[in-house]
Amino acid sequence: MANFSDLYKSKLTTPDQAVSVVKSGDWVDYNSFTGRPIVLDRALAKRKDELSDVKVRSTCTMYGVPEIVKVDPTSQHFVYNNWHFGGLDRKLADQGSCWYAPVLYREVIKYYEKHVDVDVAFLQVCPMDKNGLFNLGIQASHARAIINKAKIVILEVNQNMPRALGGYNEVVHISEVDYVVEGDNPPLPQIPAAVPTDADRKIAQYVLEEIEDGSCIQLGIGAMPNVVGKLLAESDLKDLGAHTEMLVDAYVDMYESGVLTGRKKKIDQHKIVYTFAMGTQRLYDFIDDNPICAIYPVNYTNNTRIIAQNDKVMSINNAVEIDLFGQVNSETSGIRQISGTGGQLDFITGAYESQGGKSFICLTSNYKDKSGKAISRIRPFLGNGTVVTAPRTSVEYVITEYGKAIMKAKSTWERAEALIGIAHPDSREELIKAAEDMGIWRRSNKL
Ligand SMILES: CC(=O)SCCNC(=O)CCNC(=O)[C@H](O)C(C)(C)COP(=O)(O)OP(=O)(O)OC[C@H]1O[C@@H](n2cnc3c(N)ncnc32)[C@H](O)[C@@H]1OP(=O)(O)O
Ligand SMILES: CCCC(=O)O
Repeated sequence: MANFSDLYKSKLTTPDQAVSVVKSGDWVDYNSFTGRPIVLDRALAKRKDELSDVKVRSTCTMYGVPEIVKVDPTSQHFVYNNWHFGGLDRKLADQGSCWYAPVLYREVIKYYEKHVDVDVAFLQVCPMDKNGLFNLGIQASHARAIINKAKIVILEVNQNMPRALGGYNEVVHISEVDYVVEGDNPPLPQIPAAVPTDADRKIAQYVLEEIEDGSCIQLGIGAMPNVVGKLLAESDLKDLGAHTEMLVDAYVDMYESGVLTGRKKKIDQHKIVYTFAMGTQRLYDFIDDNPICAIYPVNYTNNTRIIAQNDKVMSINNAVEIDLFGQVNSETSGIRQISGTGGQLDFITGAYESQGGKSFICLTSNYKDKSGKAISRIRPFLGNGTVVTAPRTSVEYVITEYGKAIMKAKSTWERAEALIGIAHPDSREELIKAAEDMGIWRRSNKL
């Protein structure tokens, strides 16, 4: 067997040397989520005064504010773009240091193939193995597409990155890489599940009523889908499966309690399929070298035709608000980008196409703003500048702590009635009045 350590040594360099390849005007990709570079980012930031118009692109910033943003918050030298906003990104965008790039997540690999230039790629990865392979860690997502498109590929090794088994496209070979740097080995960011409220629990209970033995579960981003996962773990359901975009701690609960076996899956039987993971060390330890988990690129996990090959796919996602037409916004507050389209529409569509599948948009009836004022998440119509994440034609179940409403096959007045029926009781009268004004209320409506 070839010995790859000489090749490794020939490519091993310092972060300062490695980032010297970046030129003004370049597009630099930072890998997504926990794969974003740390020492390479720091070294690039040090070159601020000699560089201009360097565009950096990433997905959902973790490990704190990138150094290129810290040294250049007004984007005079580095322009920081993001395919998906987490809590940090929306704050950076508020201050003009980060720009959102809309993405239908299942398509992002095609964007790289067709529309995106990558001059230099920085990826945080696992150490090289005896076969000369670096595992890309817990974000297969579009990492391979970044590598394929990049003119120069630079890896930053982190000994704490879990080794995520595939699937496919979960590794890169030393021969495909230009430079390697050994990083600071930071521990991975810890994202514990949010503490559920009583309303979250009620919503989760409504979802649970719809789930049968053998269902295949997708949990979305945000607090509530995790609560559903916890309740599933405590249920007496049998032989659940997992095919999801994001892997979270709740899947470990389900696996360890024995409810999740993957035995009834039609594809990837017995495997927990995902494209990126975010959670606590318990999740990262579970994934590490565990053949039960299979990481795939996002154009596999989020491909609606792949999703639909499993039966009884249950897609459980959160939203910011919904209007009386059934249009769902899960990513903005007016013109403020909070999150992203991500894979929500992919799973809503794939679940509906799955035999026996269902998709659930779950949201509390009210949102409390910073002053503590309750604002209904069920609104007459979406406000100016608000983005539609899931069009009304795609939405199936909508669940609040006041019940369930089905949107599919319903006319406008039926939708209005069903949604007002699960709105907070304090908002119902106002919503009925609005529905009347909008011409989507009938005298015979039952509320
Ligand atoms: C991942 C998969 O497997 S696939 C599909 C999943 N992906 C998606 O669904 C993408 C879009 N969805 C999401 O990103 C999330 O589900 C969200 C944003 C809807 C909810 O996520 P959570 O983390 O529970 O949201 P949270 O309640 O913390 O609110 C996030 C921000 O939005 C703000 N916000 C939430 N609701 C509203 C509202 N109705 N009006 C105004 N602002 C609001 C909050 O104040 C907070 O902003 P802040 O950090 O500045 O205080
Ligand atoms: C990057 C996509 C994350 C999500 O789907 O929410």
